Amino acid sequence: MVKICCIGAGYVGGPTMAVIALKCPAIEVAVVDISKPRIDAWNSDRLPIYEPGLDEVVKECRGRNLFFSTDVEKHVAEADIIFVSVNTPTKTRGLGAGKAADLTYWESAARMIADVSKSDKIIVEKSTVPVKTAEAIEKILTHNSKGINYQILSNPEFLAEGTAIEDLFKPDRVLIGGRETPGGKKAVQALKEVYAHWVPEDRIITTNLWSAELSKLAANAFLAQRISSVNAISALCEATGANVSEVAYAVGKDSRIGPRFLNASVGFGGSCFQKDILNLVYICECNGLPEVSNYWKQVIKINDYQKSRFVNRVVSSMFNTVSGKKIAVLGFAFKKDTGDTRETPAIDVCHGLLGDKAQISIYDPQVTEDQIQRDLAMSKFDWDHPMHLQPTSPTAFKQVSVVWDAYEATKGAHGVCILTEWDEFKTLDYQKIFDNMQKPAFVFDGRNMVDPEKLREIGFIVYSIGKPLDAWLKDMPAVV
Ligand SMILES: NC(=O)c1ccc[n+]([C@@H]2O[C@H](COP(=O)([O-])OP(=O)(O)OC[C@H]3O[C@@H](n4cnc5c(N)ncnc54)[C@H](O)[C@@H]3O)[C@@H](O)[C@H]2O)c1
Ligand SMILES: O=c1ccn([C@@H]2O[C@H](COP(=O)(O)OP(=O)(O)O[C@H]3O[C@H](CO)[C@@H](O)[C@H](O)[C@H]3O)[C@@H](O)[C@H]2O)c(=O)[nH]1
Repeated sequence: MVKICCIGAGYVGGPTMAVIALKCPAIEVAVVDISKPRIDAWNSDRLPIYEPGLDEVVKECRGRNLFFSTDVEKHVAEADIIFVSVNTPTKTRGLGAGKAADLTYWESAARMIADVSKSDKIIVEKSTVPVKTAEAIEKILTHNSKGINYQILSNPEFLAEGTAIEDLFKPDRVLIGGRETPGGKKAVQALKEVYAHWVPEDRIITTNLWSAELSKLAANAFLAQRISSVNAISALCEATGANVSEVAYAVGKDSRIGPRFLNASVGFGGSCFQKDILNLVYICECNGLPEVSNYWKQVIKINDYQKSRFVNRVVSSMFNTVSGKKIAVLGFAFKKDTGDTRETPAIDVCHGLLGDKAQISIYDPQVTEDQIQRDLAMSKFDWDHPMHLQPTSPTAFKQVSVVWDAYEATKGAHGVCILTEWDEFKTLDYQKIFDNMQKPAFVFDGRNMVDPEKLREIGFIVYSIGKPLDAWLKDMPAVV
């Protein structure tokens, strides 16, 4: 029986391995992690991550050919194929701080593999890593090899949160990069055979190692660039009276452009886009390509601009101050159908509002109060370290309350900010919300979720990203 072990039981390791176990009943899959609470949760009825369809997949295979364990060394030693899906945060100190990937966790996983291995292994990079990481890993392993043969493959993951199971069941492509040596080719074939259990062969792409590593960074940069492009246009729409939804629809009808990933928003979030672009920027700088690195940096600058533009709209609309005013925040996760808050634009928006002394009441159907308080207290990039190594937050923000109902959050509020596109926000009783708010009552829709005309009929002053502005908003000082 082929044995697979995955180091890292997070948003990637957990779902990807569960799907491999489901689709390949003859393969034994062990998912290991240094975090005991995480492994305990994977072994419980309340999984550590919320992802539609995940519970069913885990329930079907857990205990059959899918195991979650903290006994990292045992499972690594026994495995034929080892996926490494550990954190690759942005460095916060030293060379490349604020841009380069911190490979501490990857390196310690590689050293541990070298220490405990007694048989040949295929090592698979599942984490997103800088180009040429495989070369560094090879060096660590071969210097400690004890005659063991290691083949390193790059097999980046393209799943998106909220649709992870769907994406894993029907991936647009599976990418496998390997050495062009006989040993490398054999390893690529072995991994290809795993995916071939359910992925059509023409969707399994094989490349050299560096192309696979770079393709992951490039794909995320292209996706994020589309969002920053439409968000940049949204600012111009507000200035001119054009409507960003109409513009995006017209632009996306061009089959060379396509309709997806053109939703203007308060900004993109999530654990990947910013981190991976910063990583790309750093690699370009290191390779003497400042023009290329500046090009990609701009994608992040526009994203930051979009978030601060949103906060400025809120504050300037409400007589240039939100001091002491209750602002309801609907949605804190970085997108719908996930409880993940890593790099969510809600953090920046809340910081902006708190800076202007607002009282914030937050409702999100999947995010706990503890998580929100931790997120607001955490320094930039600290979130991307294993949970037990993150600093504990000293004190909670007293100006922030977290409630379990949108009506409670909006009661007595001056304004409502919609920051995540949860479906339930479309069908709220906005008349009831209006009746219970201070007047004038404002809605700032960061996800273009609500029909602004219907809300205006109720009496709200409405701001929707990139849509024609209310007379009220036009009269307020310019927002930059
Ligand atoms: N989240 C996504 O949607 C996504 C998608 C594609 C790629 N990625 C990439 O995949 C990697 C993992 O991302 P994630 O979202 O799963 O992160 P995560 O924080 O959810 O999970 C990483 C896990 O690795 C564990 N870990 C760290 N060092 C370890 C070690 N030495 N031994 C054992 N366990 C260790 C941590 O405890 C943690 O549980 C990152 O490189 C990320 O960029 C993420
Ligand atoms: O038109 C759009 C599409 C997305 N977003 C925002 O962009 C962010 C990222 O969304 P999405 O890409 O759907 O989720 P992620 O889970 O971050 O997935 C991205 O990052 C993963 C980690 O690398 C990759 O594997 C995926 O392919 C890539 O889509 C979220 O805040 C979305 O709200 C928009 O604002 N407008």
